[in-house]
Amino acid sequence: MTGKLRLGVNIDHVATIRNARGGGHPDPVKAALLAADAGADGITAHLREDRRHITDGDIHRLMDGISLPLNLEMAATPEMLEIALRHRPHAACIVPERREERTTEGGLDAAGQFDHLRPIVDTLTAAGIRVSLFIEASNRQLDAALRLGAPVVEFHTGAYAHATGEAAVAELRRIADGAALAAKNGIEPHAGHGLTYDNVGPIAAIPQLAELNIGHFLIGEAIFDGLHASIARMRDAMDAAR
Ligand SMILES: CC(=O)[C@@H](O)[C@H](O)COP(=O)(O)O
Ligand SMILES: NCC(=O)COP(=O)(O)O
Repeated sequence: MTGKLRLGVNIDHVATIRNARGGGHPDPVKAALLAADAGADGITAHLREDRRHITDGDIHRLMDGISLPLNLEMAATPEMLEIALRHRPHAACIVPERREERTTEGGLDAAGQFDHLRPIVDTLTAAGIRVSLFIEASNRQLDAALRLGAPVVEFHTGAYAHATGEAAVAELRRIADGAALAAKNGIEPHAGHGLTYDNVGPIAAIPQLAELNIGHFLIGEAIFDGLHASIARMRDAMDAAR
């Protein structure tokens, strides 16, 4: 795969801060508009079943108010499918979800949930929504993504982000091998979760990757440097690795 590595900015944690007080500030839509100005190529938002950060109203306002493509992260449930079909975002990334989890702890078991996922992927695709599956970079999950007809996979980089030394090298290799296999089979590989200025370089250097989705770290750094600066610095770190 060639071309620029796209940066999708995940704005969930702007909503986390807003929801801590229950009002309207800070507004994730304002963050999305600023992200576009700072060099983002897309906006990612995860409408969790428990609505702990992004809300239904946010999705509505994002669809109305931003010009960048929206990547809606969603669990594979009838409720989320109905919401995706109502709003028709550019892309829908199907993610695993557990209410008790602090964050998305691992990839979707696309192989194990094949029969459950198939009609959801088919319905989203028929509606013109680009389907992505948030999976671990493994042959088994990629094979399932291929059989499901998903045009995109996003590799969960959380294990890489938390690993050090040899373990980080092994995780990086796993993602690089997965990206090569995906591209060879006509699937566009993306990656994200837990990426920072310090660990993004080796991931951004994987030539087949077309997009990185990054959120928590950028919103955290915005406290110190501002959101425009944190996004622009991440953009630079990604470009420097290519
Ligand atoms: C699926 C995923 O990785 C993102 O949605 C991101 O991590 C959002 O934050 P939480 O997982 O903390 O809700
Ligand atoms: N899909 C990953 C994502 O959108 C951002 O994850 P994180 O940077 O918030 O960990």
